[in-house]
Amino acid sequence: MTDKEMHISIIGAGSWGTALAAVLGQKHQSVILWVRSSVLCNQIQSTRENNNYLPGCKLPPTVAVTNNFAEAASGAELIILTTPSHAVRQTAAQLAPFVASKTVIVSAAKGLELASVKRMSEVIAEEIPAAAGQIAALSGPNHAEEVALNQPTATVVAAKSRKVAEYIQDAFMLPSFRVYTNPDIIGVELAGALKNIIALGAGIADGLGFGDNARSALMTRGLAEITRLGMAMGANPLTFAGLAGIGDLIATCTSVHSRNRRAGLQLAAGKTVAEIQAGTSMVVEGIRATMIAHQLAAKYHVEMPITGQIYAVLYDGKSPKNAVLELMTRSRTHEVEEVALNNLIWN
Ligand SMILES: NC(=O)c1ccc[n+]([C@@H]2O[C@H](COP(=O)([O-])OP(=O)(O)OC[C@H]3O[C@@H](n4cnc5c(N)ncnc54)[C@H](O)[C@@H]3O)[C@@H](O)[C@H]2O)c1
Ligand SMILES: O=P(O)(O)OC[C@H](O)CO
Repeated sequence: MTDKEMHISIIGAGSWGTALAAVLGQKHQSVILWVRSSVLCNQIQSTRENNNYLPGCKLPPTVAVTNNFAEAASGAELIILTTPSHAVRQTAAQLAPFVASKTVIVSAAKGLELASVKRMSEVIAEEIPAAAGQIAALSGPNHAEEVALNQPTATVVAAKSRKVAEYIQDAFMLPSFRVYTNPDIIGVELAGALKNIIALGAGIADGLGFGDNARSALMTRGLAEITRLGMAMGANPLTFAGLAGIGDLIATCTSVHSRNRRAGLQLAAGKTVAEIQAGTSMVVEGIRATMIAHQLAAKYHVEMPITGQIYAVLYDGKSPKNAVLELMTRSRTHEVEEVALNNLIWN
């Protein structure tokens, strides 16, 4: 089957699903976008634009739009799940009866499941057993707003099977969208989910009026602690030095597009989690990710001081200023973790 004949289904029409539909519709002749709300579905069908989540992005004629799971998934060789992480299990379960056994599934959500603390590929494998060996994760510094404008973007697709990863790489590659492969699906999924916590912190730092020094320190030490958790959970630390790790951390912690960073700005201004969530229909994945990472840090005995302070701001009413003070006045420590010291020896 050639690229042009591939049937691609995108499940979820938030900003990310809509941007991916617009991009993949430039390369493929048969792309279908599933929209949860029938009202939004009708609106996109008539205007060819998703005014709720990605206004200004016209969908090419190769993209069909539906509200029906059977129509979306039947005959699809490649299914991309783009709902927020909290909706992936339920959506995958509804989709499962229509997924053929050879279908490849890409998880594009950046989050973990709160109830089970599982990664999205694990959740999908449980709900769609027919696809268990053919599930991949897509992650990287990929703001939908820029992808939709065909601005140069790089990303990573991770799967245990090289064949599956390269199949997806070929399906997505475009002059404006460059895809790398990585066998470390644990690392890619964890990096994508955990960087959102640090982006909340970057927003808090910016909102408190701190400068480049503070943001850089937060990002660097944030990367150290999410890498530490990733390693404890079986990830390759080099993945955290790649696009899904530091790449996405830079994009999310510095961008005007980031909802997580924006939520951090609001926290610094004194808003509560409930007020932030009530003020947007968009997903702020870092809010749940912080709770999950807090649990994982305890489970794996991993020190995560930044995550701990952001948890306290989000869920215990701690003031962002006190959180910063506590981070800055922690007992002294080394920069390089013992586990990574290898042959470095003190004089
Ligand atoms: N927006 C980006 O730039 C971007 C880039 C890469 C990855 N992601 C990831 O993609 C995922 C989706 O984010 P987004 O930005 O497209 O979302 P969004 O904030 O633009 O829109 C929210 C979407 O979630 C849907 N939704 C909410 N509750 C739902 C439920 N219970 N069942 C099904 N759908 C539900 C809404 O209908 C809407 O389509 C997130 O995990 C996000 O981290 C986003
Ligand atoms: O808007 P955010 O903070 O959810 O970030 C979106 C993407 O993860 C950026 O790669």
